Amino acid sequence: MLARRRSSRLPPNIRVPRRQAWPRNACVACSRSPQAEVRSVSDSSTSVADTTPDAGVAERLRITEIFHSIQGEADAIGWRTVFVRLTGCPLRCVWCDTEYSFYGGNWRDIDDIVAEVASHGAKHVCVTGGEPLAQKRCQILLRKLCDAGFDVSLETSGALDVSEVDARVRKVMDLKAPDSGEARRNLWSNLDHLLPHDQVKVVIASRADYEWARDKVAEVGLDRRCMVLFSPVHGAVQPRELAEWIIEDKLPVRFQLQLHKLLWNDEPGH
Ligand SMILES: Nc1nc2[nH]cc(C(=O)O)c2c(=O)[nH]1
Ligand code: SF4
Ligand SMILES: [Mg+2]
Repeated sequence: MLARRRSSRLPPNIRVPRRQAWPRNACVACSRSPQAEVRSVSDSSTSVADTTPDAGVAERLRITEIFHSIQGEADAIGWRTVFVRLTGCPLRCVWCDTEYSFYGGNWRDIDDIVAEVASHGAKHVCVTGGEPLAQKRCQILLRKLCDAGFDVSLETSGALDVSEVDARVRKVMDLKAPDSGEARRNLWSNLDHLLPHDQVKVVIASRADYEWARDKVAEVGLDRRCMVLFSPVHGAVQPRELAEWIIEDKLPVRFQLQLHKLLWNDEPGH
């Protein structure tokens, strides 16, 4: 259907409010909170705004959801895990499966988040998004979760600097392949901050993505730094096809399927 011209049948003195148009890379986590001042943060690959609380105001984060499930990915797959999904992402991967985390969410005190996580009685916590590092205070949450004794992992896009992430956190860092539409955002200097317990994940949407990822692993010696995971995009690459490419090329990478999609068919909250 063709779009109707706005307000064509309204009297001239009545104005229809424009729908808010979000810039492609806008990030809701970056929008102003009532008690916070906005600070611009930029690095070589991206530019996002962050919020810094006024003195005396509790440290807060914008949160889309907290839920208790089974870890569906990476090294801790299968463990009962509490997920803390932070709101906002400055990227727009073509195949993103969590677009609902781009906007909305609620401001939550970091200490309340830690208490809610603890209430589930799970050892593992996964901080995800969105892009959790788009909110600078994510670093405080990660530190407090580690201090509280949790086994903490962080799902991050690889586009934002990970050098300040607490060394106790297991980083699960994406390397964006060309078909994601966001490969230019890969912050290659992040590779220097990977620890042996971290993981690099490449989500593969085509044979071209696969060859790109295979060549990158060899070029930068990725498998010597940490575990490398190759994961097919649901509906774009047959899992068996990707598995057979990996076998054929004898790659030093770990094939993975998202367990939670098999169990819960990608419903939010799982
Ligand atoms: N069960 C489950 N495991 C996950 N591992 C990483 C997830 C994510 O959304 O980052 C995720 C998720 O959303 N659900
Ligand atoms: S970085 Fe993650 S949350 Fe952001 S658009 Fe890409 S897949 Fe979605
Ligand atoms: Mg998910």
